[in-house]
Amino acid sequence: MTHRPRRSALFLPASNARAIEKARALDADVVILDLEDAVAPDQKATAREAAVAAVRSGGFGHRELVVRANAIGTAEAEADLAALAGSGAAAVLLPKVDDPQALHRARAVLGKGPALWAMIETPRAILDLPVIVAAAAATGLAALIAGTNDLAKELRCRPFPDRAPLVPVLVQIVVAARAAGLVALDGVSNVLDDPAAVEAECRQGRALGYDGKTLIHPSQVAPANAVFGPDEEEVRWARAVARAFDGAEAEDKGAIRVEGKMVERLHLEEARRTLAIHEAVTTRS
Ligand SMILES: CC(C)(COP(=O)(O)OP(=O)(O)OC[C@H]1O[C@@H](n2cnc3c(N)ncnc32)[C@H](O)[C@@H]1OP(=O)(O)O)[C@@H](O)C(=O)NCCC(=O)NCCSC(=O)C[C@H](O)C(=O)O
Ligand SMILES: [Mg+2]
Repeated sequence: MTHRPRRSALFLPASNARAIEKARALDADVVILDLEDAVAPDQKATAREAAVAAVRSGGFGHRELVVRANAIGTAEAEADLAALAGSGAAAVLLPKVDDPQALHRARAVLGKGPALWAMIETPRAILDLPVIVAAAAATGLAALIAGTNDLAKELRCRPFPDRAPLVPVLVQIVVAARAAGLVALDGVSNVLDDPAAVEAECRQGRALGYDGKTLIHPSQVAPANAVFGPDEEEVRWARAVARAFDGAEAEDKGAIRVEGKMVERLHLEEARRTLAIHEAVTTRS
């Protein structure tokens, strides 16, 4: 299994040429060109053309390039998907996925093309998470993203700084992603000028089990990369665990002692994931 870093996934409107240019040099692991909510209704066709042109012209280096289409059932969806099918995007992000039919429809238009990522951002999607992720293998669904703005609106949550009202659904999204072996990305923070608040939200997302966070501004990339890590201590510990299991005395053991703690082979699996992500991040920069 490959472990690609997805600590930071930066959204930008595909209609914003300046932002696209900037994204080619930012330290985000994933760049998401948006055709949905960040694009004004009369700019949809222009944004679609700009997204396809940006994907084709490349220059994003190690960054995984994803395009968010308009939702299945909207006037723009089929044209978006048809344009993205052969574009070379790594994935198409489908917003407001309510049921597996949306994934099947998207796959039918995309053909063998890009992977599918899904935004989980409606109450119905939360209720139907098991059937949505059950369609992952058949539709090439590879990641779930929590759409926290839409969820807060639909659930009529109040905007608590600690996102307490959203935590139960954030947990359900991680559980569904993990059950199906999918990547899980946390929703955006709308806070633009308070890095400490963004960092706190990243810490919360990481504690809940998310692989990374979706972002809306370049200033949010560094906190997300730092929090979703791994940091020096995590790398040191992962190496210690891997070394301990490499030792001859661990060969016939499921559990061993490392630095005063019990460590099992499940921890070795986690250590290998940490080291793989660390290596991917350090070898490219
Ligand atoms: C939120 C913004 C509209 C703020 O714009 P602005 O005030 O113009 O930003 P700055 O002046 O601070 O910008 C400084 C420079 O950085 C560039 N920039 C800004 N944002 C981005 C970005 N996202 N990617 C790349 N570059 C960016 C500016 O061009 C400036 O560059 P320079 O000219 O060199 O100084 C704006 O940040 C923005 O549009 N953000 C993205 C919004 C978006 O994509 N929203 C959709 C996804 S979020 C969502 O839909 C949530 C989900 O569905 C849910 O339900 O939760
Ligand atoms: Mg949304």
